[in-house]
Amino acid sequence: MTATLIDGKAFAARLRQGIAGQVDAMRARGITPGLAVVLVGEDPASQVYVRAKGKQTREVGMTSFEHRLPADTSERDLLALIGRLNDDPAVNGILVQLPLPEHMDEAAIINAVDPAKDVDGFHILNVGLLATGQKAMVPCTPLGCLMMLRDHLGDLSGRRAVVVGRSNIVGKPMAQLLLRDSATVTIAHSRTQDLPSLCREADILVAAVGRPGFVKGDWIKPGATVIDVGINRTPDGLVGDVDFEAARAVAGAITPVPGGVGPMTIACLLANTLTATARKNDLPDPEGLTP
Ligand SMILES: NC(=O)C1=CN([C@@H]2O[C@H](COP(=O)(O)OP(=O)(O)OC[C@H]3O[C@@H](n4cnc5c(N)ncnc54)[C@H](OP(=O)(O)O)[C@@H]3O)[C@@H](O)[C@H]2O)C=CC1
Ligand SMILES: Nc1nc(=O)c2c([nH]1)NC[C@@H]1CN(c3ccc(C(=O)N[C@@H](CCC(=O)O)C(=O)O)cc3)C=[N+]21
Ligand SMILES: [Mg+2]
Repeated sequence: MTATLIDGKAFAARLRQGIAGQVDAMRARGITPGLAVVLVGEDPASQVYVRAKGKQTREVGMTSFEHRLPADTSERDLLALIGRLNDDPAVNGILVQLPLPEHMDEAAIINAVDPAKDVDGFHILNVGLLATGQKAMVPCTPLGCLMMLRDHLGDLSGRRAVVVGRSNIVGKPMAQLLLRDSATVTIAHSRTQDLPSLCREADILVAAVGRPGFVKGDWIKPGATVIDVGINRTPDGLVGDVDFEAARAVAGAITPVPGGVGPMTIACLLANTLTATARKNDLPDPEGLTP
């Protein structure tokens, strides 16, 4: 038996279609959602993402604002731009592309974004709201993973989940979302002992490590659902954090790289922009786009 492929690319396309319909309905009432993306520096991978985000923002009928700043921009100038975007009524969502250049205080920048416009869900207020089960802006990558898991598995309650990676942008919020859905969650990291045995207990295995093919086929419980968040550029092309060919022979279902989590991340960014716009205008949260 080989694993079912969870087609994130197709899932994301359906999600965007639903979002486009809701944007049309908002525009009929005179509201056009706007997303501002800020890119500091010339990192080639970041430029690819920012271009894809701008294109898809326009395709669903939202306004895209793009700000490209040189790598040597001062923190003060970046904070001033964020201040202007916070005050701009045409901007409903703000994303500052990470990583930022070395000389910037990443936390200070993230926490300068108006939490109501923080479509990345990285602001400490949103982190705290998520952790305490209150209405938050939820980080896009974990939100996309959750949508695929629910779609494939239905109810997640009582399932054993292992999240490999504890970053603020993927691992930790992923664990929070799984916990909210009543999974039994373990977070693993570089100091975890006997990671292969731990992974073998997982009904749901999420890999967010940043090392090509790190999770081996024999770490996977037969029939498990495997979500591969990793994006690694290698001489053989773009690969995930899971040894895909070995894993698909054991797993019940798996997300491919490319075409899995990545496209869902961008679709969820648009979903969060729609949610932020709805909340700003005292409209109910859009159906199916919040956890
Ligand atoms: N598809 C998408 O939309 C997105 C993909 N990504 C990709 O996901 C991956 C992870 O991203 P991100 O969370 O930002 O990465 P970070 O580098 O911030 O975090 C990596 C995590 O992996 C852990 N780790 C590293 N080595 C090991 C090891 N040998 N054993 C166990 N754990 C280990 C680290 O542990 P420790 O904390 O102990 O150092 C850390 O918690 C990357 O490939 C990134 O490109 C990221 C965001 C979005
Ligand atoms: N503030 C901020 N928010 C982010 O959400 C954010 C960020 N900074 N910095 C970088 C990471 C990474 N990330 C990806 C988004 C889409 C794909 C994606 O669409 N990937 C395609 C392949 C595209 C390619 O060729 O690279 C796929 O997996 O099929 C990948 C990675 C968002 N991130
Ligand atoms: Mg990181």
